[in-house]
Amino acid sequence: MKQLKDILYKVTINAVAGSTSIDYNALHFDSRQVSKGDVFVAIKGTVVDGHDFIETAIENGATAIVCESLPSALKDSVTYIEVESASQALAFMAANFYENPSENLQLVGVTGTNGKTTIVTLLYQLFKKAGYKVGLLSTVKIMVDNKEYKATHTTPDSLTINKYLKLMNDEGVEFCFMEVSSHGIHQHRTDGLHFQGGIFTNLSHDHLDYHDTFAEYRDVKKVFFDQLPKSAFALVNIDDKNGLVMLQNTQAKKYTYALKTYADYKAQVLENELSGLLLKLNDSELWTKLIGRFNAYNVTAIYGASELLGLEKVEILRLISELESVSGRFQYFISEEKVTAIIDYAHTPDALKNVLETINSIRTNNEELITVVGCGGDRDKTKRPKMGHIASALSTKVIFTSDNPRSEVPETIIEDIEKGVEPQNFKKTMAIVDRRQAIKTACQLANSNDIILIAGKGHETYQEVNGKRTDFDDYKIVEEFLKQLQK
Ligand SMILES: CC(=O)N[C@H]1[C@@H](OP(=O)(O)OP(=O)(O)OC[C@H]2O[C@@H](n3ccc(=O)[nH]c3=O)[C@H](O)[C@@H]2O)O[C@H](CO)[C@@H](O)[C@@H]1O[C@H](C)C(=O)N[C@@H](C)C(=O)N[C@H](CCC(=O)O)C(=O)O
Ligand SMILES: Nc1ncnc2c1ncn2[C@@H]1O[C@H](COP(=O)(O)OP(=O)(O)OP(=O)(O)O)[C@@H](O)[C@H]1O
Ligand SMILES: N[C@H](CCC[C@H](N)C(=O)O)C(=O)O
Ligand SMILES: [Mg+2]
Repeated sequence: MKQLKDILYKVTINAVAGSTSIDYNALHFDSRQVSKGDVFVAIKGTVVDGHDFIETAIENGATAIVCESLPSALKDSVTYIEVESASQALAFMAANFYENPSENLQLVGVTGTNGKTTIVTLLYQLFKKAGYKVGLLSTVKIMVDNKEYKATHTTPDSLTINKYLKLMNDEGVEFCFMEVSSHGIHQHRTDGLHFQGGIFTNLSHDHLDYHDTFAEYRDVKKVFFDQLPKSAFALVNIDDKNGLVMLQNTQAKKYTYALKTYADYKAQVLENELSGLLLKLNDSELWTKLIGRFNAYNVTAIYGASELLGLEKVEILRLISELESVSGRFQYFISEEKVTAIIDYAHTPDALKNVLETINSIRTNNEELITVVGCGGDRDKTKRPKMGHIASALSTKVIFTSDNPRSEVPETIIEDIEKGVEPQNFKKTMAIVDRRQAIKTACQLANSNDIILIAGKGHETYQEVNGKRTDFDDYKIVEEFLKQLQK
């Protein structure tokens, strides 16, 4: 068994009390999981401070403590290690503990406000189709080649990431695609990982509850690129004004993609239909089942990354045309009454705007576009009026409803959303707190050829109210009501 000193490799240590030449069992950052002989890493969180649980961890059997400030009274039987950053230390220790699994596969991280899940899932699909064993760490699920695991975060904690990467090593996985969220970067969840590539999608309003300013949110994303090694590639969307910012200080090889400006990977939308997109990508034409201009960006990023990872151009084009849409991302069906229902995970102002603009560019304008949308509780409040404005300006009818109110009062969230509705659009809107009722009403209002957009929850199969999750699936519910109303 490895000793404590072995997993401290690369950790910036300020002080040590006790011996690091000791055996240990497991590594934990939650005192409640600690048992005899474990190492406890005390992390300052957003709610509590892990340092307050050092005593409990020792009572539970911890024989080593990693922390940012040593407790005033030290126990002889325990080794204390004072580090600069406990969450960063945890990331390096987790990587060492699992024997640096990221070095044994080609790991690509995707960051940006929107498009991460779409890109990593499609890259996973594409490399599977190309015959490789592939891993995926995403908001929707974790895949160790064909084996599926439940995802709890977009970017899990560093112990969890390394645990799955190790499983991928054991399974012979050659490529892994992972989402890198701004929370993940800020909390050092991805430190200590060896990336072969990084992709930047775009930056727009989100998480301004967690990051104080937009500039801070941007700079956190940039840290991911600053940390990429020379051997990696950095592929960024330069139609986004922050694309070049990401490249400013990176050592990685720099590549760009765009629809509007000259770039290494340049696409042009030739056709944009409900059945898919026809693109000109560099010199080739390419058909994809993915819908909407924003997906032209995603496809271009996928094309670029696949080429940078060594696949042949012709093969990439063929495989892209076979890709299926990602669960809850512009997923749609047409009922027997010819009502189109679209389920989309748009939960930011920019995503909602893109999806509505896409629908408006496809529809003939004789139909109604009925949008059902809400905003999450305990999340960025400033995006609520913006989403209210966008939904009401770009739809013909809007039903504001609940989307995971969490600990907040649902009516208050809806009031925040309504603050963004301009007077001329108010008549188009109504509020129905119960999401199921809201979807039902949308179905009752819809006539043949009308379009219903249900935004915000995408693949989610629950509604979270006061910390309790109950089953809820937008797709199934709208399908059920449209069938019922047909009879
Ligand atoms: C705001 C946030 O990101 N919180 C994450 C953070 O928790 P925290 O800072 O609140 O932790 P805390 O409760 O203050 O506890 C601090 C430390 O004390 C420890 N503790 C606590 C209690 C105790 O009895 N003993 C003990 O040791 C905790 O284990 C922790 O290490 O660290 C935890 C462990 O890694 C995460 O599970 C938790 O994610 C929460 C559940 C969460 O909702 N996160 C969301 C916002 C999130 O991370 N989202 C991003 C992406 C979103 C996007 O892209 O749109 C994601 O990557 O999923
Ligand atoms: N490249 C893109 N640009 C803008 N909007 C996009 C793009 N790709 C997808 N979207 C929109 O954003 C929504 C979320 O997409 P996706 O799940 O891929 O993003 P994400 O970055 O993984 O989000 P999260 O931060 O929740 O993990 C989609 O349902 C779609 O409405
Ligand atoms: N990763 C995002 C997802 C938001 C999805 C939306 N349905 C909500 O619950 O707010 C978050 O945790 O902020
Ligand atoms: Mg995601």
